[in-house]
Amino acid sequence: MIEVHELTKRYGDKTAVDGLTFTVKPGVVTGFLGPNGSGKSTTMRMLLGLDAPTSGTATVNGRPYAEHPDPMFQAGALLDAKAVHTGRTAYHHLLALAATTGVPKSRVGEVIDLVGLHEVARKRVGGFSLGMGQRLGIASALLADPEVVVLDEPTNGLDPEGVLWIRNLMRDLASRGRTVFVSSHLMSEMALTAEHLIVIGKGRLIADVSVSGFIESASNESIRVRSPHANELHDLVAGPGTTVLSVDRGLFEVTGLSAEEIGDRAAAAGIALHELTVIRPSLEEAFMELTRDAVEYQSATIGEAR
Ligand SMILES: Nc1ncnc2c1ncn2[C@@H]1O[C@H](COP(=O)(O)OP(=O)(O)OP(=O)(O)O)[C@@H](O)[C@H]1O
Repeated sequence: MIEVHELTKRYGDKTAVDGLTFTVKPGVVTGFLGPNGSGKSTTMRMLLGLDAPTSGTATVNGRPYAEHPDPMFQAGALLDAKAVHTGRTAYHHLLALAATTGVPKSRVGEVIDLVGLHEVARKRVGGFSLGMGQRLGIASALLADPEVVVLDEPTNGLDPEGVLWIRNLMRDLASRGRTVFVSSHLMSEMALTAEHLIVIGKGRLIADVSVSGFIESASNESIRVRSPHANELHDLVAGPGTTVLSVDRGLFEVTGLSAEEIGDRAAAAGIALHELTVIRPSLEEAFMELTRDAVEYQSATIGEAR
């Protein structure tokens, strides 16, 4: 279990994390979502005792991470996959880590198999691809079989097979009762992996919501309807509770009525329809909408498109 309470981090006059409060529960994958620079990595670093909060608290299984006598058994993390001694082999890297943290030697072989690195375990890490480095980072995080697993953008730069592998691994860990907290800036990826979402922007909490709840609230659909009888069609669909946006001659986007209702009304009035399309925003669009005001460096095109 991860508990973050009123967590704040300032660097000079820059507030990277601003009064964050949330809980990450065991047994589910929780996605930590936010645009670039929103404070995800800073929050994760404070959670793991790598950065000191300006104020507030972040605890792992009831205590600050660094105050646990056996921190590696409490939480494992992948924060920066490149932060590995490049001269060692993968096997020796994990062996050294096991020796300094009290993990039995036998576990090294287990995690190497778990992350699929057995064929390259005796090769020097310096020659590893990004994907192999990610796998080694995850092997290090899981070495002590910790209760809590924290992964910062673990799918960054991976090929589709690697992405699928990490997704399945996270789900498997959660199904075995682990607390899995994973950051991403891609809503579409989190929709496939996570059950719960903590969304932040500019260091502040924007949403603490189940993925299904987010998808439901995001599916604010509109109906695109086209007819050669534009005026009659407009009169048919306009009314209290509906919004009718004229897109082009004879083409409208209607919200507040279903496609069935519009089709039935047109049929009853004898009006031909040449198009009747349900338009749903993609999850990525819904996420962008949610975090729109919290994006640090907004491009002009996004601003203009709205
Ligand atoms: N050591 C530091 N000194 C000064 N500013 C920092 C420091 N670390 C982070 N920041 C700033 O704090 C803000 C949050 O950064 P952070 O890396 O936590 O965001 P993030 O959500 O992880 O972003 P990304 O997805 O780009 O990794 C950014 O504006 C960043 O520039």
